[in-house]
Amino acid sequence: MTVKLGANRYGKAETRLVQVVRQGPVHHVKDVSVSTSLSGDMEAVHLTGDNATVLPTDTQKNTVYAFARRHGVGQIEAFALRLARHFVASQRSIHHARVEIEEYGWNRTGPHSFVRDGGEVRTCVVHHDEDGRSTVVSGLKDLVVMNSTGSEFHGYIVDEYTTLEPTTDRILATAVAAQWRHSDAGSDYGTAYAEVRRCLLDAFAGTHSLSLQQTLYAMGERALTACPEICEVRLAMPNKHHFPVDLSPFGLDNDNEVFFAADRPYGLIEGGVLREDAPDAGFAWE
Ligand SMILES: O=c1[nH]c(=O)c2[nH]c(=O)[nH]c2[nH]1
Repeated sequence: MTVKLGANRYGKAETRLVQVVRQGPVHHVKDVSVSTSLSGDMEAVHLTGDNATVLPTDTQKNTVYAFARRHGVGQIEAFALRLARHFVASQRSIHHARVEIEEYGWNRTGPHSFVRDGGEVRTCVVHHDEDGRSTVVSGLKDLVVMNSTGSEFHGYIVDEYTTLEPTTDRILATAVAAQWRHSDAGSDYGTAYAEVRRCLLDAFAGTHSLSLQQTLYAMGERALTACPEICEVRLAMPNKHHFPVDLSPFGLDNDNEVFFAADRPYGLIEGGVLREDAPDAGFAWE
């Protein structure tokens, strides 16, 4: 039997970095989790254990901390690009770097005091290769939203296993995970983030929904319409089902007032919206 090495990459996952930037008595915090992943000339290490081309994952972690000190973190996309470009430029054996960052927000409650910002997490995934190509995908996850009305679901296939009752008034709740691809690496990432987030929330609230799929498309479309610098949006949204409780055993009616919030199973609605002329994604989504 002959076998060969397949696709591979390696790196340090989830390096947790908190940076306190002091402006006199006023402090600013950046709280991130950085995952680096490198690939290149890695035949020997896998086949014979020769580590000569391997930049240790421990070094990758140290680079994250050193770069935070040297350059600051700033916008996570820019920090990720700086790291990815460094790994590829500094090591001949490294041909491609992928850097993923999650950022946890803190809201100020005093000059040096903060409270964690809801559950929402800002994300990015960047790639950089030895040919100088860079891609940037920004995102957010765990943005939990609910409409207490304005959502219907009916007209679906009914077969011998269907028990779901059609509804013209239900709760629509989800935890939005959204990612958007920038046409070029070099956008104003912070402004785009705020704008896309606002579009997602506005479209979720403002769409009279006949399905979560329809709402998903409206959210992606709104973001693309408002943000010229992005060319593709991908969304994953669990349908957090809320079932009206049958209170008739207790002699009570229930006109869409008391619900059982189920946590599983949940519908999972995923989809992308992209410009007709979106440039080729290349490795952006890998
Ligand atoms: O918005 C919805 N889309 C579905 O595809 C679906 N399927 C289901 O059971 N409920 C729902 N709701």
